[in-house]
Amino acid sequence: MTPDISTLMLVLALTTVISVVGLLVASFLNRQIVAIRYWAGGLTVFIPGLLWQVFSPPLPLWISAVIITQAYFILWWGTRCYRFGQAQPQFFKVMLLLCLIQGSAFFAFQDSLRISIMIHSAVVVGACLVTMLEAVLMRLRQRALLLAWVVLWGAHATVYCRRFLLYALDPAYAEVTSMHAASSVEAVNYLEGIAFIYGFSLICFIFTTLRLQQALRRQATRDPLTDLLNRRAFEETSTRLLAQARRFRRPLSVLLMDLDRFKSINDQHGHKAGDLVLQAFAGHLGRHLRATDLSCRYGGEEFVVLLPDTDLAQARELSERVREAWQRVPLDIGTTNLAATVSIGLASVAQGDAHVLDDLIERADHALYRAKQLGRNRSHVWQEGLRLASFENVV
Ligand SMILES: Nc1nc2c(ncn2[C@@H]2O[C@H](COP(=O)(O)OP(=O)(O)OP(=O)(O)O)[C@@H](O)[C@H]2O)c(=O)[nH]1
Repeated sequence: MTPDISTLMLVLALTTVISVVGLLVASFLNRQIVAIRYWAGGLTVFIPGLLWQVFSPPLPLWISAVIITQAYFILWWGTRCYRFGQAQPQFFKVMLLLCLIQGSAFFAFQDSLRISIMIHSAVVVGACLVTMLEAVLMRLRQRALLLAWVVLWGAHATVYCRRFLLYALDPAYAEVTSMHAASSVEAVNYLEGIAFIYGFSLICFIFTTLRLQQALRRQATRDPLTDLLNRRAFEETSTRLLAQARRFRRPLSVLLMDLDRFKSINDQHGHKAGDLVLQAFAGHLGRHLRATDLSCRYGGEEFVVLLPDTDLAQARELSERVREAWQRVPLDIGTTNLAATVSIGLASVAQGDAHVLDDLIERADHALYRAKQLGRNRSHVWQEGLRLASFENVV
């Protein structure tokens, strides 16, 4: 028994309305997630397209095809925004362009339902493939979610591919003049469409929750100004790395860095300029460190770097590279260009009985204090007692 096409169209439209309401509420509650706005918007655009189908004729069917294919475009664009984590430019331009191209094609072939359906099916298959590809390019760690997305869009593409082939090759569909006349193939499409809309909105909710979790984790572990680790996250990871270094007798060093005369930068150029300098220094660190090193904004203008598998000599070398290069980094603060310097204190686990992270950092702090005393813009290694050695003297 083949279900009545008009009933299926209405059920699909109602399913879409229910999903749209859910997604609109979710997008209102999670305004920072741009993608869900597009997903909600895309599904919303399906509704007039589907209703148009229900009430045509007398309405021309080709307009419904244009509306529905735009809805797929918006869903893809939402997925793209999700991949990049922000709104993507040129949305309306691309949409207008596609609208014109597809609209012209549908308009030109409006007298042949067969050709119109073939074009529509081919566009949907293309949309499914690019939307699937976006998720693959995201390199999601949640394999099950990726699989669910690929299966959902893959099934949708398969159904439309079958539709395309039937209309292209099967003589039974060559002369059809209404969807009701081809109800056996159209019924499958509508039934799958209902499952697709439910599945799609469910996965959108999961994607949104995942992004919110990631944002929360980031907020809990990162300094918002520099995006380096915050102190708590740094201490948690460093404590583990220090224990491993001791257990496997591996070298490990710590650099404590403090920007010189930072107060005067703030006083002369303003707090905003000071913030830019802090961000520039964080970027500078990122360019000099390995992926396995940990860097953290430890306090106001103080930074700490933990270097696993790095002995004192290598740490010295790196410290000097960072310090030397920093004084040459041009800091473009509004209308002025200024140069800043940094003082660095070093300590290493190889230097005796620093058993806990606090001990190591305290030693690096003593060395840093000495570097400041000796005139700033220099690196200093912690040594027992007063035997503090300056290995670089820079004016
Ligand atoms: N712009 C900005 N300034 C900050 C921030 N956190 C701390 N500061 C400022 O950093 C300055 C630190 O000044 P001091 O501790 O006197 O040190 P300094 O001027 O760098 O001098 P030395 O360390 O002795 O070379 C203070 O003026 C703080 O207000 C921040 O997030 N943004």
